[in-house]
Amino acid sequence: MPRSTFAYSPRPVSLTVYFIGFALCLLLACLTGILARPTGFLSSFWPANGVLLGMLLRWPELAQRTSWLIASAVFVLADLVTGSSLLAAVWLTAANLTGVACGWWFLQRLDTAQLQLRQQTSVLYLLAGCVIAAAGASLVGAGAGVHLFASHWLQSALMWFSTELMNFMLIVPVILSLPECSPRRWLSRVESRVSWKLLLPLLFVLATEYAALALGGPGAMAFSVPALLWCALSYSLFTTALLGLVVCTWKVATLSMGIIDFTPADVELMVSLCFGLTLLSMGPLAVAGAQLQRAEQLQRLNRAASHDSLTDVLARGAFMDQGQRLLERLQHEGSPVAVLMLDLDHFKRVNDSHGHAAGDALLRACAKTMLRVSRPQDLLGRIGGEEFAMLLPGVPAAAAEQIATRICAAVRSQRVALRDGPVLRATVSVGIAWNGGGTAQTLEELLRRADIALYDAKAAGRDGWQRHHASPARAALAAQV
Ligand SMILES: Nc1nc2c(ncn2[C@@H]2O[C@H](COP(=O)(O)OP(=O)(O)OP(=O)(O)O)[C@@H](O)[C@H]2O)c(=O)[nH]1
Repeated sequence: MPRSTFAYSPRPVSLTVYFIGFALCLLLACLTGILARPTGFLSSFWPANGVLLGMLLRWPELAQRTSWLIASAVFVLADLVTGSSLLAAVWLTAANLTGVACGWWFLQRLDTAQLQLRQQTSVLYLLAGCVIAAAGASLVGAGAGVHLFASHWLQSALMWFSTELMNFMLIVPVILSLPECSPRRWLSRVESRVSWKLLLPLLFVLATEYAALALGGPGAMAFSVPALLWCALSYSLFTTALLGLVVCTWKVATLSMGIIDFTPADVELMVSLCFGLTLLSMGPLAVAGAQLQRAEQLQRLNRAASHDSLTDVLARGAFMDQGQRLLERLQHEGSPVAVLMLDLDHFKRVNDSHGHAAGDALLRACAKTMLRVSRPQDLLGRIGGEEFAMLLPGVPAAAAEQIATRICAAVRSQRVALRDGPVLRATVSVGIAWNGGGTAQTLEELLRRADIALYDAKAAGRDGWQRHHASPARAALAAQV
């Protein structure tokens, strides 16, 4: 099955089913274009080329001979069944596929981030690819216009170029930005976010389109620009691209009803409209792409700030913040909680005998092991050099002891092979502080108790755990530490 360069791939299906789906999508796109075609002339809205180019870029493994053969057959068949002659069907298909091949040749060279429109220059590269695609289609297709529809070559070439450019620029981004999750998950995500506030940009688009229709005139084309930019700032890249497609198609549809005749008679108006809509679609796409890039950079920055760079578990500050918040929620619910202090045994010897880099490798491996044996809801942080802390929500005391036993066993059995030969082993000592949910304690207090228990575990010979039992004497000691 074709694999996507993007994170989301649909459930595995057989290759035949995949190609049938591919052919049906293309057929549907061809029929939409043919039905929108004015009698006796070419269609100004021809989505099939954009759909084909988008699919080949989105699922690169589709770009193989079988797909091109399927696409040729579907394009010719769609023309034939809707009344075109064989010559017209073959010529038009040759023009369409030449355009797609030219666009694919250029755009498939871009890296994934550019193709996903997540870079500042992505829209410009996309425009360049679509210009190349439209030029390829118009060079082959202009002759068809002359021969089949008796139009002038330059007029025909200009009409091919401008309509193809608009179609590619409107459709390819929708396919490239398709959500990287299953359609059902996407819908439920949208449903969970829907609110009146979020609907405002969409309502603004509707209002501006209504105003454009009511007032008309040359300026009406730009009425929806601020609304589409607001959408780009509020919605995902996919929703923005989809809205751009819908709004521009709507403009073509309303203008073709008596204002612009999509035939050689109105070639200048038509070319101007297509170029205008192409440029109109670029602004919101560029803004949505920049927003996405900024959000991803912020996410990376937040992660770098909250995670320890060596072990990739929570850094001390983030562990204290998140842990305290979690603890307050658990105490509010009256749930039990355990805090573990975990300290690697004789770690100094590792550094002294094998060097600091070997110590780092062992620290990384131990953190990974602790994460592996912990539960998804547990919080693990690196508190100091070779010292970690873990917060276990909702555990009875016995379960906390079992988890500590599991961690000790997992670290004990772990082996870290160094590049130059030696294999490192480690053991860990664990101190446990448990709170049954009856009394309020801060994370600082629980960590202090766990630290006292850790001290006991070290004194008891290491590679094991001890639990802190609160007693007046111990409480006084805890207060002093
Ligand atoms: N490689 C490496 N070593 C570190 C790092 N942070 C702290 N250490 C070392 O960890 C060692 C901790 O030593 P000690 O506090 O004496 O503890 P220990 O040798 O583990 O002995 P016990 O805790 O008593 O079992 C020191 O040698 C630190 O230099 C780090 O990020 N990387």
